[in-house]
Amino acid sequence: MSKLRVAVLGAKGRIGSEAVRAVEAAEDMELVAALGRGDKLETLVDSGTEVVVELTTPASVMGNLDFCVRHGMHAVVGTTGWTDERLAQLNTSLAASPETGVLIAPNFSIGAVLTMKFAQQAARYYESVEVVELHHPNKADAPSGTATRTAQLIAAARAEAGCAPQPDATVTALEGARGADVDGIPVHAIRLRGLLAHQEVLLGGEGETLTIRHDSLHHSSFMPGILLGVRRVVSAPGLTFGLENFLDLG
Ligand SMILES: NC(=O)c1ccc[n+]([C@@H]2O[C@H](COP(=O)([O-])OP(=O)(O)OC[C@H]3O[C@@H](n4cnc5c(N)ncnc54)[C@H](O)[C@@H]3O)[C@@H](O)[C@H]2O)c1
Ligand SMILES: O=C(O)C1=N[C@H](C(=O)O)CCC1
Repeated sequence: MSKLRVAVLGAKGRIGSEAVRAVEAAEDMELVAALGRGDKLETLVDSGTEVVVELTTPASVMGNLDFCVRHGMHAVVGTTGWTDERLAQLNTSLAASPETGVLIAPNFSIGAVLTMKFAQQAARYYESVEVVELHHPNKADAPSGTATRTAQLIAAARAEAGCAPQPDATVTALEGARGADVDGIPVHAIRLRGLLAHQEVLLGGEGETLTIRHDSLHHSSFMPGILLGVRRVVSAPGLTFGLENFLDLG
């Protein structure tokens, strides 16, 4: 069987450099390009790239994906910064290239995907829910893409179940003290040397609390998800948001 021809964008970055090694080690893939900032995207065409793994920055991702989709290359995207406007723009590009698949995964680690699912399931049973994400201090964006997605899923589950607004008697607060508001769910971002990527979902009800916590201790935690995404995106035209769509989670 022929190997999938894979390129990595952001190949010198923290996760990109790990992805380069993972693709090189995968028996069913060939790393045909590893591009950093300033490298020419035409290299992707010249190298016959089939799937691009996009791990750059929110400022670069839209231009890179526009190029990939226009050239019929599938993409697996870990870069953060997704808004409804950006997703709409990407869907417009994809409509003009209907056989091309793009997977955007706020988090590639199985534990983070499960955390989101468990939080979604638990959300309706508790009066209070808050999300705390904790990352290395070199991270450019806050809150994390994972925390934003987690809060959105929690808010949607609570809305569907008809939950009342959360109790919160705060009258005066220093700006930021109650975190960012993502669809009504408070999200708190910690930046601390020594950490990589961590998240807690805190749920509280009468006389009890539930804490769902996940820790990514090394970038290797994201690699099985990236490789799965590469294998699956080639037969998933259009936009897929979330790795859970490629997992049989029940
Ligand atoms: N989805 C996930 O599971 C997951 C996991 C880790 C990180 N991330 C996200 O991935 C992104 C990268 O994270 P990081 O920690 O590796 O950051 P980083 O700053 O270490 O790496 C980003 C790299 O992209 C390069 N780059 C910027 N613009 C480029 C362009 N136009 N073309 C090619 N390369 C370009 C930069 O020079 C840098 O080397 C962030 O958005 C981060 O939140 C996602
Ligand atoms: O290290 C990062 O940056 C990470 N970014 C993603 C996010 O914002 O959720 C995934 C976790 C690591």
